[in-house]
Amino acid sequence: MSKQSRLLEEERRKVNFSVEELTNIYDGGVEQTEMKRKVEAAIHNDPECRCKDVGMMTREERFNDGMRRTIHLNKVVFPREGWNAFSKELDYVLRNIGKEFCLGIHTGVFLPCILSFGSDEQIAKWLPLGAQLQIIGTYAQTELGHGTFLRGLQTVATYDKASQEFVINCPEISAMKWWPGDMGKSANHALVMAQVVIDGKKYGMHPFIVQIRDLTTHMPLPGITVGDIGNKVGFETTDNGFLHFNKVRIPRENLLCKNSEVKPDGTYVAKTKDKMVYGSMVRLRAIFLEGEVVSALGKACTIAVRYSLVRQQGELEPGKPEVAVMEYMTQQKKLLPYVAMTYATHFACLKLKKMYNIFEQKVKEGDLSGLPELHALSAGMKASVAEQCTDGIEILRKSCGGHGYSNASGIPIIWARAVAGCTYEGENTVMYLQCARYLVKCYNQVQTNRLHGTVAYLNNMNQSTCRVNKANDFQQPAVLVACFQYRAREVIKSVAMKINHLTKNGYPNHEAWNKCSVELVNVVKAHITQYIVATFASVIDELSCSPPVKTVLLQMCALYALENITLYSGDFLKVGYLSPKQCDLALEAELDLLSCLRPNAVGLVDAFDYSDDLLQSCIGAYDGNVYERLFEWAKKSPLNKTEVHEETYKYLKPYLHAGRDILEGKTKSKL
Ligand SMILES: CCCCCCCCCCCCCCCCCCCCCCCC(=O)SCCNC(=O)CCNC(=O)[C@H](O)C(C)(C)COP(=O)(O)OP(=O)(O)OC[C@H]1O[C@@H](n2cnc3c(N)ncnc32)[C@H](O)[C@@H]1OP(=O)(O)O
Ligand SMILES: Cc1cc2nc3c(=O)[nH]c(=O)nc-3n(C[C@H](O)[C@H](O)[C@H](O)COP(=O)(O)OP(=O)(O)OC[C@H]3O[C@@H](n4cnc5c(N)ncnc54)[C@H](O)[C@@H]3O)c2cc1C
Repeated sequence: MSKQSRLLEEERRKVNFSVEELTNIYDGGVEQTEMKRKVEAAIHNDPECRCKDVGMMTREERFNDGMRRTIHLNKVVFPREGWNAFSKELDYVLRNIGKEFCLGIHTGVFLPCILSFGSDEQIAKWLPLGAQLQIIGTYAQTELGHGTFLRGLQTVATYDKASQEFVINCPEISAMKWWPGDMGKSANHALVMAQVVIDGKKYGMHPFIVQIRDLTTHMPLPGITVGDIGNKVGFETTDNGFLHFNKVRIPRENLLCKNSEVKPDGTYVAKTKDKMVYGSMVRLRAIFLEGEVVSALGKACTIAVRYSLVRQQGELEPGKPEVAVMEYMTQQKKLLPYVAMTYATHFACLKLKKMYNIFEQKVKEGDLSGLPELHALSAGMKASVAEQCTDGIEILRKSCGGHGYSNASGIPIIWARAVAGCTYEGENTVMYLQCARYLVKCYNQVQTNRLHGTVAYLNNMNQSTCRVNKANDFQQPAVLVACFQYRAREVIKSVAMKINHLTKNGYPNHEAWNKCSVELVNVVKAHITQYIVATFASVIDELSCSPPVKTVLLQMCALYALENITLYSGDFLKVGYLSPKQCDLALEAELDLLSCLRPNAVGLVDAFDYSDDLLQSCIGAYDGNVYERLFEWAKKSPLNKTEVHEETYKYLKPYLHAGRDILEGKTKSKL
């Protein structure tokens, strides 16, 4: 056993709570952990499914291998295990195949869109085909010229009454669809968002099913130009694509018509709120965060914490043996708040998912009243959680020093995929501002109406100050929740008053809004952090678990909150809730917590339960055997295939020979 493995074993002996119990809580119950492990075993024990070491593969190799694994899953594993695209196991399939799969947009977006936009008849036609990969679809909304401002989309679907067809057309280059996943090379159908035009009148964005490639040859159909958009920061196994329509005709029935319909004679019939066409985005914002972004942070934490416990460098006490870098307070401050963030954002995301599921159920009963709140919360959470987690991953990467910069650590690859979450499903700033719009409206209503749900805390607008007078008081969840609620409602109040002041002084609404938008983004950060802290505190409050696990979860909650108080102390001071002395106490409380948590560090990340296969990291594996893994990995570099690289002979040979001749005294150096 290596010295590093021994160090990690010693660390595990220090952990004072049951890691398995914490895993069960994190997963949402013992049964969930069991299901997760069953799926994990089915995938792990199948050599065709296991993750490959992707750190040295080209994009094409990763795409090809991703497709091979996806098809193996579909053809062999799903039937063998009795799973399908809608099974309750799908989340765990996703978790356990790592991120190296293809057809994610087909499975995760195209198929659910058919369900949410299609009539019963359309669902019966398209869904079985899609679920069995007999058609492969993409979600084609974003264009070269527009992604955010959907009312500005330029692809048009003009209704032709005579033939009862829609003519799909891109009137200029900026109207070309750009970015849709699985579209570049895989899809033969697309769910295309296009502006409906009937008799010259525009009816806004609507979803259509359009066949884009031939089902025999896979060649683009007439009028279609389609391909891959090229290499990106991450998402190597996804063929994000471009798609241009030149007057492509499709039958009237291909307008997915659950929400609105065009009759044969061209009569337009709206059946529900027009914003339901944005429903697929709300769904994705509410459900993808945990699996794509929080789990990425959890993996990065696992790697960085394990590595910091075995990486020994420098003396803490002069003349004494070198210490693990985790012993440095600065290192604990870099790592442990992100472990806490993983727990905090994980529980908040689970709550958001539940809220979405309840909303979906109510929609079936015709009740859409929850949409504005859900839209605001999912937009705010998507922006804030994606930003916090991906910033965290970068800090964790740097905390691993030189090895953090190598793909061998796994962290660059984890970050490259996760950071896309700040852009897709609505660019973050734009999402912050959507949530801000709702919060300002709520603030303006609170004068006359009582608020409910996630904004109920705005009902109490009384002035007060925090009572804390010693660092230890900051460990209490109620104290922390009160801090965040006070800060959030005061910053909302302040910016709402500024907007009202500007409009009273003659600024049009849109100008007042734009002038305040920097503060509005901060308002949403305050609101969402408040939501995360309050959710975490209430989850812990409702838990029945062993005292050591409860203690460590309370410490996680306090650490997440205190890190945010220290980061945003300006806000807490400005709104007058904390004094400078209390800000010092908050920092003191945070530093005390770091020392308390230090012996439990490895247990806290082991509880996330990421296998070595999923981490794909030489420095973060369970056994801590860092250096041997790094050396084995480096040997696999494609540049090491031959002892002397071909390019050396091609370019460097004359220089080498000149040097040899000089050193052997055959010629003289000219300088
Ligand atoms: C089958 C076998 C398979 C075998 C095995 C397979 C294994 C593989 C398994 C894979 C499984 C699945 C894996 C999934 C993995 C997923 C990873 C993630 C991948 C990335 C996907 C990315 C997809 C995309 O990015 S799609 C494009 C997204 N685009 C956007 O989000 C655009 C953003 N823009 C907007 O949302 C809007 O335009 C907006 C909101 C910015 C402005 O809209 P608009 O101008 O119309 O509104 P406003 O004037 O601002 O507001 C008016 C009013 O409307 C309210 N409102 C706005 N939006 C919404 C909404 N969405 N819902 C409700 N209400 C809304 C707004 O608040 C205003 O209300 P008021 O009351 O008037 O204030
Ligand atoms: C990995 C990945 C996968 C994707 N998959 C898909 C897919 O499957 N299907 C699909 O249709 N699309 C997909 N997209 C596209 C994605 O949804 C858009 O790129 C995203 O919505 C952002 O839009 P944009 O590119 O137009 O950004 P822009 O809006 O051009 O953003 C540029 C800048 O302008 C700012 N800005 C824009 N509008 C405002 C405003 N109103 N107020 C303040 N600031 C503003 C933004 O904050 C940003 O700083 C994907 C993108 C990526 C990166």
